[in-house]
Amino acid sequence: MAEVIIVRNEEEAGEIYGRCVADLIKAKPDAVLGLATGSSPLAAYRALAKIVHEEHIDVSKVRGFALDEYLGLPLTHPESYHSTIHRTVVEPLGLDPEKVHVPGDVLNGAPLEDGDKIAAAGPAYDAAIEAAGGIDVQILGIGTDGHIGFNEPGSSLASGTRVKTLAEQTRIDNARFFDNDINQVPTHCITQGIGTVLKARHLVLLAFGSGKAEAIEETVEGGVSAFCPASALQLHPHATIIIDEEAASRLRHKDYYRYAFAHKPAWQGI
Ligand SMILES: N[C@@H]1[C@@H](O)[C@H](O)[C@@H](COP(=O)(O)O)O[C@@H]1O
Repeated sequence: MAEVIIVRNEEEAGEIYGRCVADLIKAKPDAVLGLATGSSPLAAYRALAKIVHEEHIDVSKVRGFALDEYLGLPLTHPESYHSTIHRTVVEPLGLDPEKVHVPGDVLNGAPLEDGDKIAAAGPAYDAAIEAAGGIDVQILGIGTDGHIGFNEPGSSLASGTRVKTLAEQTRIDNARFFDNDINQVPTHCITQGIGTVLKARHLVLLAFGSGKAEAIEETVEGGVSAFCPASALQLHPHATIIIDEEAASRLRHKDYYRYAFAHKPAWQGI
């Protein structure tokens, strides 16, 4: 069972993540952070940046690996995850851009037809994560269909980084970043696999709002199933799920989660 923490709002969730990662970097200056795009982690990145600046934490050695990237977008496209990660994480935190990697970096807009290049990029990315000693803390959002990274329903729970076809629901959800025009949303992506995600030492999944309530119910209290990729977190020995009341609204055991967190010894951290 993952630990479920129910918070008042995104800021409170962000502070919990920020404190956890700031302490990690103090103890391990070359920590490896797993990074995610989407709106859910933004308050967490802001909270971490605030602590880093206030406490003068040296982040020059911190390394990062993002979860996923669209296929076919040049790195310079404002909605490429390369651009997004640099804008929302690398710059505000003051990380060394050379130490932060996004799965599509080597592809830089290569077309889907460029099979050899694209097929090699996934295993090379997993090898790079391994060579870095593995990810210490992986932050995750969740799609309304339960996807993590871009692992859509049906993804193998043992998958490594590879190319996937985006679900239509995901393209609809993400059209807001592309002038609300679904035709501009790429059809394919390269994403860390669920097996890759499960290798990180600590997973922190954030979800807010009623739109995520069903996906959170399936993730936390449903069976482990490829049809809700986030349910794979139930297999991880150290997963923390931080959600607001709306995202928690369908959980049956809310009272227990609240009770357990309120009575947790401080030394355990998250
Ligand atoms: N690939 C990303 C996911 O990593 C993210 O979790 C999801 C939810 O985004 P949001 O947090 O904006 O709801 O969006 C995209 O599909």
